[in-house]
Amino acid sequence: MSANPFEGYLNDNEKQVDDNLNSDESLLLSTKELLSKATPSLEFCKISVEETVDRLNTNSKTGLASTEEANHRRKEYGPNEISVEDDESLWKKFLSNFVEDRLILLLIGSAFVSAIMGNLDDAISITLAIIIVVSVGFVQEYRSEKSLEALNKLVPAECHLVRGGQEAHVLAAVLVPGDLVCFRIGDRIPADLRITEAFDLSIDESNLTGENEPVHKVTSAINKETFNYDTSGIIPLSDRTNIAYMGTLVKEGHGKGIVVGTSTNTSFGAVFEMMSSIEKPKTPLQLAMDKLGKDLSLFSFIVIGFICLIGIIQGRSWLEMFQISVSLAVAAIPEGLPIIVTVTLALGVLRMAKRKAIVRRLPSVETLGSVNVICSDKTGTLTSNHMTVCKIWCLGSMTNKLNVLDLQKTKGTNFKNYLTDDVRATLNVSNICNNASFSVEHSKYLGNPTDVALLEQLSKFELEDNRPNVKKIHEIPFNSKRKFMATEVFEQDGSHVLYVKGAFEKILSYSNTFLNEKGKIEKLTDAQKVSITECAESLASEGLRTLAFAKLQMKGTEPVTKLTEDMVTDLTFTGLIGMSDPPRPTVKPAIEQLIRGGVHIIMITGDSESTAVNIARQIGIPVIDPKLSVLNGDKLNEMSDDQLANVIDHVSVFARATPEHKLNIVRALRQRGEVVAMTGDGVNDAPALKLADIGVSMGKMGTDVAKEASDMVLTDDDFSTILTAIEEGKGIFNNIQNFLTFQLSTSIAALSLVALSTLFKLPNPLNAMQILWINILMDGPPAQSLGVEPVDHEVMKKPPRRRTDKILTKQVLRRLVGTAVCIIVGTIYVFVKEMAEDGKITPRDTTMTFTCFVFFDMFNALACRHSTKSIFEVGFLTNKMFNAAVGLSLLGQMCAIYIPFFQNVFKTERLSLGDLFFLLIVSSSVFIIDEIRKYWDKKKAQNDPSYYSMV
Ligand SMILES: Nc1ncnc2c1ncn2[C@@H]1O[C@H](COP(=O)(O)OP(=O)(O)OP(=O)(O)O)[C@@H](O)[C@H]1O
Ligand SMILES: [Ca+2]
Repeated sequence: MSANPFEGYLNDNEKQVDDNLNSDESLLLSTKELLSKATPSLEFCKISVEETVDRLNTNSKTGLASTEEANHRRKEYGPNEISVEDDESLWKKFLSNFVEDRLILLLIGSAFVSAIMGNLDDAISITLAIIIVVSVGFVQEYRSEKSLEALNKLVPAECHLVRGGQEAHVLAAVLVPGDLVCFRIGDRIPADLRITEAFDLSIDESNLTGENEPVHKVTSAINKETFNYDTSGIIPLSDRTNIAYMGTLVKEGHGKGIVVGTSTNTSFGAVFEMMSSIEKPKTPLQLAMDKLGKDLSLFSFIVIGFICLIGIIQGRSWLEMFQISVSLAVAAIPEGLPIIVTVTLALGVLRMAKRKAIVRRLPSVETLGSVNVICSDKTGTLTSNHMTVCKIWCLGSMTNKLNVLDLQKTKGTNFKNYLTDDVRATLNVSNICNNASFSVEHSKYLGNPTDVALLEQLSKFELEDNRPNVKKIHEIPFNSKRKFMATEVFEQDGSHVLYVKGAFEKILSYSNTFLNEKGKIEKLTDAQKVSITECAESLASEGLRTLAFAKLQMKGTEPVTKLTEDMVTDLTFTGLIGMSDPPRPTVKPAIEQLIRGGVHIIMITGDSESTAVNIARQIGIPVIDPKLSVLNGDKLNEMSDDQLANVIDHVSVFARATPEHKLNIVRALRQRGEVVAMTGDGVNDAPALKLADIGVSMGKMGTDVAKEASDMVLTDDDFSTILTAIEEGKGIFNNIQNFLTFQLSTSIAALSLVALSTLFKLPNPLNAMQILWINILMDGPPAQSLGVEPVDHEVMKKPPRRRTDKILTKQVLRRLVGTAVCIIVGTIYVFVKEMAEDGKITPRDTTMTFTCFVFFDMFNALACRHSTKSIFEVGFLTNKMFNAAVGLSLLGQMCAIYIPFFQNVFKTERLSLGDLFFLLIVSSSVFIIDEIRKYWDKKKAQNDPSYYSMV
C-alpha cells in the first residue's frame, strides 16, 4: 500500500503478476493523455529562474518571506496533498447495496409475493430481516474502506524547506507555490519544482514517464525558438529538463527549486486522480478468498436447488420453500469473506505500524509469514549506530599491538599528555577529513556517525575543531563502495595537503611512509606494514570499526583542477582509530527466536571481516568456522551466481560488501527458492530491495528512494522489529484460518440441517428470518473479531509457511467438518426431542432449535480463537472485540426470544431459564470436544517433536 499510484502499473514490477495486459495498455494511453495537459510546470519551464522568482514573488536564496505569506497562499491553493474525494453519499451507497445483490432482490421479491397473498406478517418480517442483513454488511464494508484509507497515510512525505532564510524539515503538505525546497540524492520530490540550483543532478522519472534512465536536470530555461513544439504547443514532460516533478526520485547530486505547482496542479496529481479510481490489484490471499467464495456459492446453490426441488415434490408450500432457499443462499454464501479478509489485513497492518513496522503493500503481510532468510545490514540495524572512539594506535609512539592508547580504561586522565606528534596528526586528519557539523539547535554533532564520533573525541584531548582554520578545496566523499574519504586543503601557512581516512587495508595499500612520534616522515618497511595490519586486525577482532588515517603533502601552491581517486597514493600513514558501536540490546533475543523458528540470518556489512565476526558472535549469529561462514567482498566479486548459490547456505556474514553485492546475494538466495527479506537504506540498495521478497528500509536513516523500493519500513531502524512484523504476519494468517473454520463450519451446519430435515420429511427447523439472523452472526462481528485475535508469540516456533501451502489445509478441513457434524447432531437432537414431546411443531420447538443453533455458533467461535491452544491458555479476556461481539450477539438472541416485537419477526416464544440452561449444556459440547482435541494434539506433539511442524 503506498501513496504512489503508479506502482505496479507503469513500472514492470516483478512482484506483480498482471494478466490483464490490454487494460494496462489502455491505461498507459489515458495516462499519457492526462500527462500532456498543461500544468504550471509547462509555463515555468520556458522562463528563467529570475522570472520565476519574480512571478511567484519569492527569493531564490531565502524562499518566501514569512509563514504568514505562506498561510495566505495556502488559503488560495489549498494544502499540498492529493486526497481522493468520494462524491457518492453514504445513503446512496447504502441503498445500492439492496439493488446490487441479486439474492437480496429475490428476497425482496418474495416479501412482495407474501404481501400480495395476504401474508402481511411474513412480508414485514422478511423486509426487516433484509434491512438488518444489509446494514451489517454495509457497516463492515465502510469500515474496510476506512481502514484502507488509514493505510495510505502511514508514510507521510517530508521535505527540506527554506522560508525566510531558515531551513527546516517539514511535511510536504505545507508547501505552497513560491516555496524554496532543497533536495539531495535519495530524496523524493515533494511538489512540482522549477529547479534553481543543480549539482550533478539526475532524477528518476520512471514512475511518471516510464523511462528507466534518470534524466539529467539543469537550471536554464527551455529556449522557445529552438524547441520543436508539437502542434499543441506542449513540451513533453521528459523534455522539461529544468522541472523536478512531484513523486520522482533524486538519483544523483543535489539542488534547489521553487515550488510552482502543488497537489492536483502537478503532473503526479493529475494521474493520481485517475489511478485512484481504479481498483487496486488484489493480493493473492484476497484472490484465493474470492475463488473460495465462488466455489462455495456454486456448491450451496446446487444443494439448495436440490432441497427446494425435494420440498416442492413433497408438496410443501412453494412460497415457504422459496423463502427458505433464498435465505439459505444468503446465509451459506460467505459474501462477507473477502471483506473480512481485507479488514483483517488492513487492521493487522495498522497494528504493525504501532509496533514500528510499516507495511507498504498488503500482499507483503502474507509473504512475511514465509520469510526464511533475513539479510541485514550491520551498522544502525543490528547495532545502535552510536559510535564511540575507544582506541588509538600509532606506529611511532606505540610500536606494536600490545601497546594501545585506550580512551576508556584510563578514565579521568588528561589525554593531553598523550599527544605525541603522530597521535596529534592522526587526530588532525580525523578532524579535517570530516563532514559532520555542529548543530546549535540540537547542541550536538550531526552527520555520518563515524564522522560524528571522530569529532566528539577531540575534547578529550582539549583540542578544538580545526576546520575553520583551513581552506577546503576539493573532496572525494566517502561511500560504501570506495570505503575511504579524502579532503584537499590549504593550511593557514599556505601548505597544500591531502587528508585521507578509510578502511585500513585501503589506506595501508596507498601508503609508503609513516609519521613517527617526533613528526618525522620515515619509510614504511614491510615488517612495519605487518605490525600495522596486526594491530588493525586486533582492534577489529574486538568488534571495533577500525579506520586508518594518512596525509599527503601535495606539490604546487595551486589547487588541482579535479581531485581524482588515483591521486590518492604515496600517502604518509599516521595512525589507527578503533570505535565501538554496541549491538542493540533487543537484537540478540530476536535473533535467537528467529533461528529457533528456522530462519537463516545473514549479516551484510561494509566493515572488515574481524569486526563483523566479533559483532556476529555478540548477537548470536552462528559463525562456527569463519572460513565457511564468512565471505569477503573481494571473494564475492570472483564468484558466479551459481557458485554463490551453492555456498550461500553456510554463509552467515558478508564482510567488506558493497550495496551492489546485495543484489547478487538476493539473486543467489532466490535462485535456491528461499523467501528473502533484505534491509537497506541507500540509493544503491534500491535494486536489491525491489528484488527481495520483502525489501525492508529504514525510517530514520533511510533515503526516500530506498523507502519507495521497499515493502516495509522500520520506523525505529531496529532489526528486532522485523521479528515483530513476521510474528504479526504469521498471526494474521492464523487468524484468517480461524475465522474461515468458524464461517465454513456454520455454513455447512446450516445447509445440512435444512437439507436433512427436508430429506426426512421433517418440517423446517429454522425459518427464513432465523436463517438470516444466523447469517449475520457468521458473516458479521463475531467472525471479524476472530480476525483481530492478538498474536500468539509462539507462532515463531513454527517454521515459515511454504509459499505454496494452501489456506485450507487438511487440518483446517478436518476441524471444520468435525465441528459442523457436532452442531448438526446437537441441533437435530434438540429439534426432534422438542417435536416428540407433543407430536407437532409449535413455535416453542423452532425457538429451541434456533437458540440451540445460535448457542452452538457462539461456542464454536470461542473454540476457533486458537487452532491448537486451549482457551484457558489463551485467556478469556485477551480479545475484547470478540467478547463484545459475542456479548452483543447473545443480547440480540435474547431480544429475539423475549421482546414481543422481535418475537413476531422471528416467530419465536419465550423460553424458561431451565430451557436456556439445557441448551447451553448441549451446545457447549462443540467447545468441549474441541478442547479435548487440542489436549490430545498437544500430547501427541510432546511425544513427537516433528508433529508440531505439521500443525
Ligand atoms: N565516514 C567515513 N569516512 C571514511 N571511511 C569510512 C567512513 N565510514 C566508514 N568508513 C570505512 O568504510 C568501511 C565500510 O563502511 P560502510 O559504510 O560501507 O559500512 P556500513 O554500511 O556502515 O556498514 P553496514 O553495511 O554494516 O551498515 C568501514 O569499515 C570504515 O573502514
Ligand atoms: Ca452469508
